[in-house]
Amino acid sequence: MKDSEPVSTSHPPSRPYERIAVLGAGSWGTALASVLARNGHQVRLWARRPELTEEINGASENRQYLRGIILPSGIEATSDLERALDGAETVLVVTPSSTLRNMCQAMRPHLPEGAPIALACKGVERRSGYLLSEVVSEELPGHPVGAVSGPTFAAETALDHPTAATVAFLFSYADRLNPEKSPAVRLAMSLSGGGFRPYVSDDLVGVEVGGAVKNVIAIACGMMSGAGFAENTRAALITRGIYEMKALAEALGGKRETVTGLSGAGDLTLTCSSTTSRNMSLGFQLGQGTPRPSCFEGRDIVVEGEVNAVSVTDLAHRIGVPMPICETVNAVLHKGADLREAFAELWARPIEAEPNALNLSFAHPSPDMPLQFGDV
Ligand SMILES: NC(=O)C1=CN([C@@H]2O[C@H](COP(=O)(O)OP(=O)(O)OC[C@H]3O[C@@H](n4cnc5c(N)ncnc54)[C@H](OP(=O)(O)O)[C@@H]3O)[C@@H](O)[C@H]2O)C=CC1
Ligand SMILES: O=C(CO)COP(=O)(O)O
Repeated sequence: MKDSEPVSTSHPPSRPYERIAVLGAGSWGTALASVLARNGHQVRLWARRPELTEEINGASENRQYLRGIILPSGIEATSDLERALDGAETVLVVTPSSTLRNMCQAMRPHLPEGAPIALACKGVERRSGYLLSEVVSEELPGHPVGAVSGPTFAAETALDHPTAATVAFLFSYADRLNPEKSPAVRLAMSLSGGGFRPYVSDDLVGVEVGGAVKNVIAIACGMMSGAGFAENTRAALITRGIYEMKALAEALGGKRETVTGLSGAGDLTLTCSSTTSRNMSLGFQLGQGTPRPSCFEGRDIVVEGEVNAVSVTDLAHRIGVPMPICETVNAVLHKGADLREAFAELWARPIEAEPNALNLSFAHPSPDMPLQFGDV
C-alpha cells in the first residue's frame, strides 16, 4: 500500500440472513415467510399440523389463515421442528405469546449454536410477568434475542402492501462496535424488499412493551366504539394509551420515545382504527353486548390483548405503574365488571396534569354526572 492511500476503517459489508426458520404457520408467520421468500431467502415454515404443511407445499396457499393469497416459491413448510431449524441462521417465533416457553423448550435440542431468535408474537408472560424476550433469554441462553413489531396486518403484508416495522435486538458490545453486523441489521436486510420497509432499534424493551400493551388498548377502543361512542373517544384512548405504554416502558428500562415509533403509536393507531384487528373486534362485540362465548361466532381466535390484559396489569401493579385503561379492560374481561360502569369510572377519575410531571391530581368536578351510554 502506498503511503498516500487512505487506510480503510470500514468493515466488510454485512449480509442478510439467507436461511431462516419461521415457527408458526398462522396468518402472521405465513405473511413473514412470504416477505422473506419474495426477497429470495430460503424459508422453512413450521406448522404444528402436517395437513397444513401439505396444503402450503402443494397448493401454495394457507387457506385457513390467508385464504386466496398465493404464496411465493421458496417456502418449505414442515411440521418437523428439527427439519425447520436445521441450518437456520436465524429463527422467527410467530406462535401466540402463551405458547412461547413451551416452544423454546421444544426448540432447544435442535437450535443451531448461537442462532439469533426474533419474536414476532406480542405479549407479556402470564405468571412471571416477563417480557417475551426475557422468557427466551431464560430458556435459551447464548442466543441473541430480538423482536419484529409494528403496524402490520398479516393479509396486507402477505399481499406486499407498503408496510413498515421495527426490528429490535439487544445490542452486545460487539454489535455496538460493528452495528451493521448485528442481528438487528442482518434481519432487517433479510426483510427489506418490495413493500416491506424495516427500521432498526436497540431498545428491545420499548418495542416489546408497545406490542404487548397496544392489544389491550385496542380492546378498550373496541369496547367504547361498540358501546356507541365515536372518534373523540377513540383519539382519547389512543393518546392516553400511549402514556400508559411510555410509563411501563420507562419503568422497565426502555425509552419513552420508542413508544412514539412504529411498534407503539404506529401499531396502536392501526389496531384501534379497524375491526380487522381481532383485539378491536373483540372489544367491539363486547361493547355491543355480545356475550364472550358468542364473539367471533364462537370460533377460537387468537386475541392477545385478552390474555395480556391480565399479564400487563399484574406487571404494572408489581412495579407500581398506573395503567387505568388496561386496568379497566382487565376488570371487564376477567373480573366481572360491568362494561359501562367500568368505563364511566375510567372517565370520572381525578383530573391529572398532562404530562404528569406536575404530579397533580384532583377530584373530577362532577362525579354525580357520570358518562351517559346509549345516548350518543
Ligand atoms: N395476524 C397479524 O396480523 C399479526 C399477528 N401478530 C402476532 O403474531 C402472533 C401469532 O398470531 P397470528 O399468526 O395472527 O395467529 P393465528 O391465529 O393466525 O395463528 C396462530 C398460529 O399459532 C399456532 N398455535 C396455536 N397454539 C399453539 C401451540 N400451543 N403451540 C404451537 N403453535 C400453536 C397455530 O397453529 P394451528 O393452526 O395448528 O392451531 C397457528 O399456526 C400473535 O402474538 C400476534 O399478536 C403480530 C403482528 C401481526
Ligand atoms: O398486531 C397486529 C397488527 O400489527 C394484529 O392485530 P390483531 O391481533 O388485533 O388482529
